[in-house]
Amino acid sequence: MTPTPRTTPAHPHPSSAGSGTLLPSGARVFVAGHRGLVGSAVARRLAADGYEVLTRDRTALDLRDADTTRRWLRRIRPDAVVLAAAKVGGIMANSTRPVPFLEDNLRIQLSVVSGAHAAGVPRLLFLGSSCIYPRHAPQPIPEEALLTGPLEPTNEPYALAKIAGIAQIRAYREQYGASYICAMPTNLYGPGDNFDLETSHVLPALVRRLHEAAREGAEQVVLWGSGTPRREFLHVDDLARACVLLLRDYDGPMPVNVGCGQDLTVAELAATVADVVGYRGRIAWDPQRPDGTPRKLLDVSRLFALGFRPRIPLREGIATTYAWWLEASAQRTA
Ligand SMILES: NC(=O)C1=CN([C@@H]2O[C@H](COP(=O)(O)OP(=O)(O)OC[C@H]3O[C@@H](n4cnc5c(N)ncnc54)[C@H](OP(=O)(O)O)[C@@H]3O)[C@@H](O)[C@H]2O)C=CC1
Ligand SMILES: C[C@H]1O[C@H](OP(=O)(O)OP(=O)(O)OC[C@H]2O[C@@H](n3cnc4c(=O)[nH]c(N)nc43)[C@H](O)[C@@H]2O)[C@@H](O)[C@@H](O)C1=O
Repeated sequence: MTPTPRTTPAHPHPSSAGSGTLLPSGARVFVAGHRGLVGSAVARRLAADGYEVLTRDRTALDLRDADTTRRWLRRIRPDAVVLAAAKVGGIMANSTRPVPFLEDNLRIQLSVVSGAHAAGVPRLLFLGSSCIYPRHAPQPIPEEALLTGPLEPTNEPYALAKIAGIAQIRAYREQYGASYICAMPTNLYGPGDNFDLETSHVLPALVRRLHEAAREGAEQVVLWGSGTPRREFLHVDDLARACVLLLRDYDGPMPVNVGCGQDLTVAELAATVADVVGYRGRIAWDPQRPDGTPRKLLDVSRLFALGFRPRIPLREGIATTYAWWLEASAQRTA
């Protein structure tokens, strides 16, 4: 397991960092959403790179509450904020229960970004998602495709909230000259992912379904949709490296896509997962379940020009995520 991040309770701000880089060494960074897939990985990466990670549990700080969030940020006055707190879910959760995907995300973004500005936080990274791009965007999808066509209906409320977040960041840059930036990650996975079959994304769902099918000796497992949609998957530890790179080196108005530059069909993903978990039965498809967007491959030229390269190949990442989930499940039932 990767080491637990060093965390610090609220305390007065010692000084502004003020070296030549956009995220000076040892800077104090508030990671919003530190218990989630992305937030926990970013917190681990920052701590490993010598930054001081500040966190606050949701029970003590509901980020939808703008007053409390502003007070908290004024109290701790971090050097930077990573906004990785959000209402997140897979295709079924998004399409059947869209309200919190729109409302919670709008409220969290309003609270955290305006609160950070009010507290004089000089640097902020907002995490969007590749679903902000039009359903029929050119592939691979360049950042310039934003707002050039209709969205994918299965996650339109979530995507609109994220697009509002991008507009908010741009507005703070334009009106106040804030060094606030946006990253648009592709589909992510890794340790800490959500394995709940109704609310999760496809990769953890397939790990769990095919593991259970293998354990039960099932002859067939039925997965959602047609298996033909194409998706790009990035390990969350690679995403975390990209986030730290952007915080250190990037200060532009364009969102930056974060992906690995390669995609595969859901059927190909299922075959890889089946191989990892040892499932040898048949895989069937349920056309009553939605496919979602036909293809979502990000153009990662902008990020790669900054020097980023992913390090964790998909099969290896699936194997380590599977091992993490088996261990976490065993601990829960012990
Ligand atoms: N997962 C993916 O495939 C992708 C994710 N992203 C983006 O990355 C970001 C993080 O996603 P991910 O880590 O997967 O999501 P998770 O669901 O794993 O984590 C979300 C985090 O947000 C916290 N949170 C949610 N609502 C509140 C609230 N009202 N107050 C305080 N904290 C709250 C949760 O707290 P708690 O744990 O206490 O519930 C949790 O720690 C999101 O912005 C998402 O859009 C982008 C592309 C793909
Ligand atoms: C990251 C991104 O994630 C979401 O978009 P999505 O990529 O379409 O979501 P997904 O990972 O849940 O599904 C990908 C594909 O996989 C198929 N599929 C097969 N079998 C299972 C299955 O068992 N579970 C799930 N969830 N999907 C399955 C499924 O039918 C679909 O074709 C957005 O809502 C939004 O939140 C967002 O930004």
